[in-house]
Amino acid sequence: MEDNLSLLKTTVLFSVIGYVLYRVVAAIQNFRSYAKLFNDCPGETEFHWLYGSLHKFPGPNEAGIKYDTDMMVKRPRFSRVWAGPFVPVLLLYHPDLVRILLKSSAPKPRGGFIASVYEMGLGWLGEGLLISNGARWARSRRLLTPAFHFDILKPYIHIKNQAANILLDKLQQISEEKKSFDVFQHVSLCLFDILLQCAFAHNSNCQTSGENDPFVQSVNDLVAMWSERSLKPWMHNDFLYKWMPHGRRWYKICDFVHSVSEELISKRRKVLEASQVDEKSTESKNPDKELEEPEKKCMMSFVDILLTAKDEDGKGMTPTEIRNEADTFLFEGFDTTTSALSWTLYSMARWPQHQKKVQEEVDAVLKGRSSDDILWEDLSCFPYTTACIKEAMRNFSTVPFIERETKEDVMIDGHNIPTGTFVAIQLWCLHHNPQVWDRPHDYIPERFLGDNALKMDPFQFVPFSAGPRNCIGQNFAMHELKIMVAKICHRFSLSLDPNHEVLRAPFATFKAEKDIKMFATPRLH
Ligand code: HEM
Repeated sequence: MEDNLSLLKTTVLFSVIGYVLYRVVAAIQNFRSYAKLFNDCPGETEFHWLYGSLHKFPGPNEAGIKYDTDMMVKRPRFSRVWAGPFVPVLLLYHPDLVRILLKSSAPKPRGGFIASVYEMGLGWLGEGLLISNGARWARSRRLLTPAFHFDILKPYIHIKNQAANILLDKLQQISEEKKSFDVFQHVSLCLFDILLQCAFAHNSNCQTSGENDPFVQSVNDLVAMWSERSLKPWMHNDFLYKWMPHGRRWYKICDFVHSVSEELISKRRKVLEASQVDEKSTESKNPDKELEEPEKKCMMSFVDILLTAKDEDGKGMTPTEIRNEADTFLFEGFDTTTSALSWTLYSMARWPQHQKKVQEEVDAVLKGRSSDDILWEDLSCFPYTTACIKEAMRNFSTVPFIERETKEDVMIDGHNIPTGTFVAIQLWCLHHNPQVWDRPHDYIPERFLGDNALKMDPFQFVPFSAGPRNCIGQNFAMHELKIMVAKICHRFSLSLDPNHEVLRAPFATFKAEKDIKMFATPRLH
């Protein structure tokens, strides 16, 4: 009896060991054919057992730009790298391939073996439009689209002009002191000021209170910490990150920023409720009142739209959904536009021949006016200025890369790439690909004018991405950029501070390592 029992135990033990061995060998074989599939793709040949090819990337600095450029010049369509020992990543550089991913509904990578850059923002932005996928994203996109309709954007033009005027006054004062100014620093405060007014109808005066404003400071800290974390693989796992000093600080700042957003949203909710009560009482006294005050009704903040949005079933957004979208609006709308505007101003100062043409264009539009405020109708009268902005957004690609995950098997230049593969669309490389652009490293705004622009492949220049997940705020951003560039170049001539070296730093948005410094000299009109 005992013999039988021990025979049974031994048989079970060997079966279990045999099964485990079988699974291990099968997994190794599977991984080898998976690895072969990716190793057959053009890409990095050096492989480190722990880092894969990650250790070869010098970082978001000038050396990193050179590394990316060399990779792209060697393989102008796409490259494969290994993010650690097990995760292959495809880097796309060519419009033909970028088109495949952007036109599809390939989601943002979530829940994979390595954390995507989007997931690292979850603690702050939650399941807002930028990070969410699938049905949740589609519902938010549907509800938010009306917030970017021209009727809503049009009244914002006053806010943008006013905020620009404060910046102009500050530059005037600095110029009288014969000093240069820090471009990113001043521009970001101005654009933050605009966003707080457009998003929350909140006048923060942050341009005068400066970076000491705790909300501004916290949002800046979150942006910097997010970038820093994305570069440190040991911080990627969220469970471990929460216990690290960096992670504890991140979540503490998120709590603070959430509390400020919630307070601003709740104030707005009260104002809306009060105005509805008001409207009802005045309507009963004067039924035509609504027709008398169209402008007042038009000026809606982004949060107002969120608070009143309803889907087909008449269901509105929850308080957390509203906060996530408002925070997303703030983050997406301020960091990106700060980069685009700062590099456009840099381009104006660095290549004065183009600055001169912008000044001539703006002078002609504003000729004979008592104010240099830009009107809604003016926005279509700045083709050269717009070309300069676009060329700056190409040459200093505002968002240097975006990430996707293949949702189904996809053919990339004859390689059958399986579902679930991590793909980085390298916008900076796409915008500098010598197979696509003539003199890619030169600043030539004329590329975006007339026939040159018409000949472009629609996926060759995609600073706002393209396809179903393109930037919902692109018109808002372009209006803001045109107003700011037109007003600054109308009032001042810009020149770089010769004592300051400008070093490019392509983080999640394109930055300058130690800011950009320039002089603003008042023009005589
Ligand atoms: C120059 C300024 C801007 C640039 C270059 C820019 C660029 C982009 C890019 C490349 C994406 C795609 C991101 C991805 O696929 O991961 C995106 C998405 C998005 N952007 Fe912008 N953006 C700018 C301004 C704005 C502004 C002003 C807002 C809002 C006020 C905004 C809101 C958003 C949102 C909510 C998304 C997510 C859209 C979705 O997935 O449906 N952006 N933007």
